[in-house]
Amino acid sequence: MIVLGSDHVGYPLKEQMKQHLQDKGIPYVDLGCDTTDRVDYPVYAARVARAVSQGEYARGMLFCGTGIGVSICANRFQGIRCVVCSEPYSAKLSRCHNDSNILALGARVVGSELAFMIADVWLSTPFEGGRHAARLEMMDLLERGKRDEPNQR
Ligand SMILES: O=C(CO)[C@H](O)[C@H](O)[C@H](O)COP(=O)(O)O
Repeated sequence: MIVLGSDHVGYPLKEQMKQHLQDKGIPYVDLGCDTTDRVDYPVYAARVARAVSQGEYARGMLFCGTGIGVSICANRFQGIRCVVCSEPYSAKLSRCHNDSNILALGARVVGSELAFMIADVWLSTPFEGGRHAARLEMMDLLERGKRDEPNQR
């Protein structure tokens, strides 16, 4: 189950992505918005990021004009690794190396077919662990205020 959210600019692409996920048998929960009337993206990015941060869902997707605003907001939450992707390679490596848990897409940047391709790669790629896990731990320590700067291994 993945959790979805968008602002008004990302709403149409989110609706298309919902149909794509449904066609692939991937369950989702949509936390809004449900309109193309102007709203504020932090409201919806926070809903998704909080749900993932608190462990209610393992993965989320956010949509806005560029994907940047929602990702900046989402990454304010503990344990969130939200990435903005506009092609599949970065989406793949964000999973392999960074264990990204929220994918942000820009509706003014990518069309629906490319968005579907990015999402398919992102949803199907596992985290590699190993040395990459050690680097995530470095960042977790930073996030928890346990380090002023990471120590080189
Ligand atoms: O695209 C964005 C920049 O990150 C934002 O996430 C919003 O989608 C955009 O700022 C909304 O713009 P509007 O002029 O308020 O419609």
